[in-house]
Amino acid sequence: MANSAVVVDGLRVVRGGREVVRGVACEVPRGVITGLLGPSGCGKTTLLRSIVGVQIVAGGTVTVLGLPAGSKALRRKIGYATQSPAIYADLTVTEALRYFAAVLGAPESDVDRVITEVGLDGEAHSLVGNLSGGQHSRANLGIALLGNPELLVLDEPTVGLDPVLRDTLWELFRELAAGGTTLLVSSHVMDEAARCDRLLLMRDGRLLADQSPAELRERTGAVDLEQAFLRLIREQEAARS
Ligand SMILES: Nc1ncnc2c1ncn2[C@@H]1O[C@H](COP(=O)(O)OP(=O)(O)OP(=O)(O)O)[C@@H](O)[C@H]1O
Repeated sequence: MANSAVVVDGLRVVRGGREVVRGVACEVPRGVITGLLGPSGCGKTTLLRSIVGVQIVAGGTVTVLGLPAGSKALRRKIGYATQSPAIYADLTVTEALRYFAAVLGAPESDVDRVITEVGLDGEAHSLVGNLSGGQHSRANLGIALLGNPELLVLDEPTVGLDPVLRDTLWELFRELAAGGTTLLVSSHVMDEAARCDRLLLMRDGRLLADQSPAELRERTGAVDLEQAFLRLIREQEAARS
C-alpha cells in the first residue's frame, strides 16, 4: 500500500533456537499512531527490531518507507527508543542529547526542543545516572525524537511512568502524528490501546488482529479492548481445537 510507512510480509524470526515471530504480515499506515500490543514475550520487541533493521530474520520481507529494512538511507529517517535506555550515565541530559544529535547529524537546536517535549527542562543539567527510572526513559525517548524522524519506533515508552506523565507523552505522540510523523508504539497496557489509531495485536509470535480500536470492538462485541483481546484469544483457541 503506497500509504504505508511499513509493510511486513511473511516475517519469520528465530531467536534462541525457537521461532518467535511466526509468519507475520502487517502494515503501518503513515501519519498515525499504530499500537503493537500483546503479552510479555509474544514477540513485540523482535518485530520492532526487524522493522528498525537490527534483527536477523529467517524469512519474509520488511519494507520501510519504500526501502528494505536496514537500508543505510533509512538511518536518519527512523527514530528508535529501545526498552532499556542506552544513554550514558556520566553525562548530563543536555550533553547526552548533544552527543547523539552529533552522531545522528541532527541540528544542535533540536536538543532544547526535545528536552522540553519529553518534559525534562528541570533536569536538563542533571547527570543521566542521577535520574529516576521514568526520567531516564524519557531522556531515552528524547534521543529517538532528535532530527524529526519520519518514523518513530518506540518500545514500551511509557513503562514505569505515572498516569499524568503517560498522558503527557501520549499527547506528544498525538501532536507528532498530527504533524505527519508515523508512530509505532509497543505496550502491554491495554488501556493505551484506545489511544491508538490502529492496533496490531500479537500473541505467541503471530498477529491476532490488525484493526482500528472501533473495528476490534465491533468484531468482538466487546466495549473494553482488554476484553476484545481476550475474546480474540478464545476464538483462536477454539479454532485450533
Ligand atoms: N537475545 C535473545 N536470545 C534468545 N531468545 C530471545 C532473545 N530475546 C528475546 N528472546 C525470546 O524471543 C521471544 C520474544 O521476545 P520479545 O522480546 O520480542 O517479546 P516482547 O513481546 O517484546 O516481550 P516484553 O513485552 O516482555 O518486552 C521471547 O520468547 C524471548 O524469550
